[in-house]
Amino acid sequence: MREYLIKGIEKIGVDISKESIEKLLKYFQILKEYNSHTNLTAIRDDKGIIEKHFLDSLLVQKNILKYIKGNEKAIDIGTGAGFPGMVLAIVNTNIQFTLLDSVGKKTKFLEITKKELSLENVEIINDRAENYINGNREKYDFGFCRGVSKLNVILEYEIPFLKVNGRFFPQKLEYEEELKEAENALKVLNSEYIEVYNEKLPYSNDKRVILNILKKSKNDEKYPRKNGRPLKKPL
Ligand SMILES: C[S@@+](CC[C@H](N)C(=O)[O-])C[C@H]1O[C@@H](n2cnc3c(N)ncnc32)[C@H](O)[C@@H]1O
Repeated sequence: MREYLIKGIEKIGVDISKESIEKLLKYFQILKEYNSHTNLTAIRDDKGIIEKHFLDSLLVQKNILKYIKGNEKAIDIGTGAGFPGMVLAIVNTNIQFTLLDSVGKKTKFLEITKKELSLENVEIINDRAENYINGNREKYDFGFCRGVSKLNVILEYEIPFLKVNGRFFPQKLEYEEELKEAENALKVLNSEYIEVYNEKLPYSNDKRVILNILKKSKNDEKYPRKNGRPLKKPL
């Protein structure tokens, strides 16, 4: 899988150090082994895991590079088995990452991976976004989120964690409809849609999009609402 990953990285056109590539490959091995006894991802074939998880996360890397100065704080909400957050943490050792997920078996796997790879820039939190916000409001420069829910829901999870002028980069398969539905959420959360990055996975050419959303001013502390409200009754 080494060649498949390296070729994919070349096709995307993103610069990844040799050391990070070794860590990505080790992460891939740990994930495969763990997934053989504990269900973390439905994608089980090697090439599928590399392309749909690892390379997909690196599409984000390509598009956020221009915003990285070093020493930023980033949060990935609903990170699951670590996508995109763990991949981004491996390739950006100068950014402090919080990987958040409400499911204990996923955060346990992430703890093992963090230890095996000696990742000092990663903290793993087993909690829901609606609870973890206490004490962590407006602390992060970058927010990430893939596959958790529709845009109007994840905006409410993510934006309150961001500093003013922080950016949220959600990944989607398509976005027009969701963006329209999220008009009110953007307004209520004092945020603005800036642009979209239209990407393709490097081997299958499947379409992927990454949105760039800017937080413009502070949020009312009532967001995110508790008791599953963001999902049950989106803004
Ligand atoms: C479909 S998985 C996606 C995982 C990963 N981001 C990926 O793309 O492979 C969604 C994850 O979001 C987590 N999740 C959903 N709502 C959440 C919330 N409010 N707070 C924290 N985690 C949440 C779930 O536990 C699950 O692991």
